Formats: sequence, structure tokens, C-alpha cells
Amino acid sequence: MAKTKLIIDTDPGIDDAMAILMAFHSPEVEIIGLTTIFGNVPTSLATHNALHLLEVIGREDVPVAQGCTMSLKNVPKVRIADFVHGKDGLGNTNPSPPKRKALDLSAKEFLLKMINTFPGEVTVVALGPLTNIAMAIRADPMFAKNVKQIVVLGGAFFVNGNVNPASEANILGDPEAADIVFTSGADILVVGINITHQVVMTDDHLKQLGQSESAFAKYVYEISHFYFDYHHEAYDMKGVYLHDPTALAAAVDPLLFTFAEGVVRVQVDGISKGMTIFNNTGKRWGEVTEWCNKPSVKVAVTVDANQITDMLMERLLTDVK
Ligand SMILES: O=c1[nH]c(=O)c2ncn([C@@H]3O[C@H](CO)[C@@H](O)[C@H]3O)c2[nH]1
Repeated sequence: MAKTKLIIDTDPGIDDAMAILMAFHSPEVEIIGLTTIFGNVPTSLATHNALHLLEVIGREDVPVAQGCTMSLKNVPKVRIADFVHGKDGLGNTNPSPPKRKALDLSAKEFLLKMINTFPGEVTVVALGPLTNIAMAIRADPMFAKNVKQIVVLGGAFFVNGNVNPASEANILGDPEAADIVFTSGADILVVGINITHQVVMTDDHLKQLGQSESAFAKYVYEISHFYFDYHHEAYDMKGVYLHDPTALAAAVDPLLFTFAEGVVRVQVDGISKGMTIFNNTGKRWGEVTEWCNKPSVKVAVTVDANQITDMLMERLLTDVK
């Protein structure tokens, strides 16, 4: 079967690094580029880290396109998540400067170019705020039709957020962009923290990675201590949430999830800014609401969590020649 072409829009980030490594050991997909965005780190550092990760992986042929440095409303991210990922985004391991540079094309231009070159063939896995993708949608009305699928890591459906009780970090990073993407009519899978908080890499799994001879396993072991310390402290748990690898798994094998369909709108201001509100009641509302006459998305509602952790472990522990 033909491999799905993937573009990973990313803000690496320790769990982004795990997802990117996992993607390169996933025979189901072919990664045709990385685009970068602010979130876990500022955009310039995301680009630096994306180029560094491709060196670690040995795939310096894969292009990186730098994305927006601010949200659609020209607001820089209020709180870069260095307390989750370290100052350098990779657990304070201080990676050496990458040998390559990003493309001259912006992330938006790269996304448009790839989707127009391969209509119906490219899936975008969005691991950070959705600014680049919203920009592409706004620039070209055909983008939403021609992208094969957009897999979004973001939102908190029927649960609290992880930045505050209302909002999850990626959606809060650019709520206007998220609302544009969710209502664009593209084929969209949304994986929120109601799902990713079920998918855990334990302290024992980390130990196993540390004892392995696999280059990917050793690398993840090195960068992950900071991320584990954060989870020990913030959540009192003996492991970490696998946010980004879970979204990547949805692109590789959506059968590991079940989805409910409905319209998702995003709160763009007020105390619940960034909140994702999903209408799947099936009720015939008596009045016109902001959810009426909008395209639906598929929101993940259940997950085979152990299978995803196993998939990540297996793909990190295996050296692919
Ligand atoms: O700003 C943040 N605050 C968090 O507590 C937090 N926990 C995880 N994350 C990152 O945001 C995405 C999931 O919401 C993932 O990329 C996490 O690394 C966080 N970001």
C-alpha cells in the first residue's frame, strides 16, 4: 500500500521529538517535511531543534520550513513551556547548532506548495498551535479540500485543560487559528488531552530505553529526564503523558481510537479563552447557534492507550538500517 505523505508541524519539545523519531520508524508514512511553530519553544528554536532532530535521525534530506512567530492576532505566546521541556526545548541537553538551514519558503508557503503538488495525498500532523495551518487555509480556499487529513493535537474535550481549567496549551497558543482550522471543512481528526492523558510512558519504560543499544532509544532517554521531572512534580505520577506520539499514532493507525463527529468551536476571549466546545448532542436546537451550519470534525473519544505506548516503545527500540 502507498505510504501516506506526512508533514509534521511542530514545536520541539520533548514529546515532539519522540513523535518525530517514531514517525521515521513508521513504515506506514513518508515524512516529506517539517514545519515549525511557537509553543513549547519560540519558533526560531523550534526550527533549530527540527534541523537538529533530522541530523540525529540521519535524514538531512528532509526539508524544514519555518513558521509564524506570533499568533494570527500578532500576539507572541504568553508562556513558552520551558518549565515542561527545558530552556532549549530538549531537556537542557544543549544540542549543537544544526549544520543546515531552513528553506527560504515559509511554513505556509511550503504547506501550500506540497498540498497543491500532491492534492489529496498529504496529511498534516499539527503538534503545536495552529497558526501556520490557518494561514494556509486563509491563503487558499482549496487547501482544506486538497489536504488529505489534518490530525490536530489539541483541545480538552469534557475535561479540564492543562494550562488552566478551561484550555489546553496548543489551542490557547492561537485560539483564532484553531477556530479557523476546526471550521474549515477539511477532514480533521482531533486528539485532545482527554485522550493523551490516558497514554503514558512510565519511569520503567524510560529505564528500558536507557538500557537499549538503539540510537533512537538512547536519544529519547537523554532528553526526557526534564520532562519526567516535570510530570513527577506537576502530576505526582511515575511517568509522562505521550501527547505528540499519540497524535502521530492517530495518523499512522486511526483504528487505535474511536471518534465522535460534530462541530467544534473555540472560545477566543474571556476567562475561558482557548476552550474547545464540541457539539455532538444531536439535539435540534431551537435557535441558531454559532455551531450551526459549520463543518464537522472527528474528535477522539476512546483510545487503546497500551497499544500506543507499545507502538512508541517498539519503534524507538528498533534500529532501522
Ligand atoms: O504550556 C504548557 N503547559 C503544560 O502544563 C503542558 N503540559 C504539556 N504541554 C505541551 O503542550 C502540548 C499538550 O498540551 C504538548 O506538546 C506538551 O508537550 C504543556 N504546555
